[in-house]
Amino acid sequence: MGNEEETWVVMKTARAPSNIAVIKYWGKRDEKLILPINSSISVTLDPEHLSATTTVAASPAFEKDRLWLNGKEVSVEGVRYKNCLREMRARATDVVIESSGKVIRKEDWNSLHIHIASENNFPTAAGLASSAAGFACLVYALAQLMGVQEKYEGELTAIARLGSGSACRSLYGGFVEWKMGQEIDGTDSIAVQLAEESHWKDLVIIIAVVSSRQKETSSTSGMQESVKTSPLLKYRAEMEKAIKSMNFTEFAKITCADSNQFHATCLDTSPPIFYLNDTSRKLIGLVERWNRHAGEPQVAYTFDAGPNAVMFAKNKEVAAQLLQRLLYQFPPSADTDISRYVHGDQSILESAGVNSLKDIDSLSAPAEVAGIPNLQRIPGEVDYLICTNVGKGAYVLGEQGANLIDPVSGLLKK
Ligand SMILES: Nc1ncnc2c1ncn2[C@@H]1O[C@H](COP(=O)(O)OP(=O)(O)OP(=O)(O)O)[C@@H](O)[C@H]1O
Ligand SMILES: C[C@@](O)(CCOP(=O)(O)OP(=O)(O)O)CC(=O)O
Repeated sequence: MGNEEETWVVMKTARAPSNIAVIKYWGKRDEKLILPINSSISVTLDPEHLSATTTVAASPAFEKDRLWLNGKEVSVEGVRYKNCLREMRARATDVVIESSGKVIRKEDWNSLHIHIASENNFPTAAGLASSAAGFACLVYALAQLMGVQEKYEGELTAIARLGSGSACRSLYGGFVEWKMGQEIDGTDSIAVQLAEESHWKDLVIIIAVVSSRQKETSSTSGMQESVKTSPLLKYRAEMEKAIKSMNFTEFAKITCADSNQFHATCLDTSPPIFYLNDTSRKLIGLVERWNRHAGEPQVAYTFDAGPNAVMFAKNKEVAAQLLQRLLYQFPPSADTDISRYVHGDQSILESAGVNSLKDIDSLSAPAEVAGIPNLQRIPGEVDYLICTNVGKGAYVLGEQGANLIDPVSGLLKK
């Protein structure tokens, strides 16, 4: 640290959710500005279960920008971090430090270095949109620290987009559209909220984490390789209607079709990209069989750039039935405690009437699998399940204890 007056550290902490696309973004028309070839729609996941928490700090004593991700220092030299930091510095305003009354001037932000510490409460780079939560959170936290006010609605989403395309949808809660926009500079390629998180309260989300290992093909390179035309475009308007009218049947049909078309596009890429694996396909089979047997969709599934299934149940009752089916077909390995197998909202587990591994053993086969020969039930095939809900957008964490950076050293808190 420098002399007396130069010892201050100012910081803010924010949390931002992950999101899951129900109309996928896949392909860019501008790689640098991250402008998509089609608009996309997503559901925001409950930050309680899937979010990034980020502290950003500034001090005249900091010698360079630094980033700690999940406890380890990583490079902040990447162009995506640099672009977000540059755009936020350009919009910084005069900020008064509450405790001392000291004013950080607008122009001071250009020379002040930033320390960033972030943690995800779910696996990083496993196809659960950690980059979306991470960049949305970084931009939101910097806006708080630097006193950035949006000049037009969605301006911050356009900056988060520079970090990772799907990140622009993670600033808002509920149901969100990323409008592809037309402008060359990307100013109209922003996210807008279609409906708040309270709009469709019945929906329950269960995620089957099939593998939390890092994936082989990143979304960025995967979509570069994919075909440049999108047959998915026509679904957008119908999806918006289904969400606004809470029409689960339509929502489910479009969600599953969009996911399947996205993975068909991946397979149609040369060389083909495989994100789904055998377990993913079994999960699709489980849902399709049940929906067919019930005569109308009970559950919808979607898969991003990885093998994990994100399933939407039309209400809590159906979610409990889905959980029973998942536990029946994908039991945990013998040594796994139920609380380590089912994460998130425990009330679904209670509704399913499952309290122990013994309860799983006594689950009977659902009617729709009767007569299916060789239905494999391999313990441990699914890593774990996350029960969650439609969630709210980014927010500030007010309590000092939430800060991930030490206020004295300005480094990652031990
Ligand atoms: N909390 C975070 N703060 C800042 N950056 C993050 C954070 N979490 C993830 N990232 C960045 O995102 C990268 C992971 O992105 P990647 O697209 O590979 O995986 P993913 O987002 O989990 O999956 P997908 O986008 O396909 O659903 C990390 O290597 C890191 O650079
Ligand atoms: C399959 C997807 O999850 C792809 C997400 O891609 P990213 O937003 O991770 O890609 P970059 O913009 O290159 O960072 C679909 C979606 O979220 O819409």
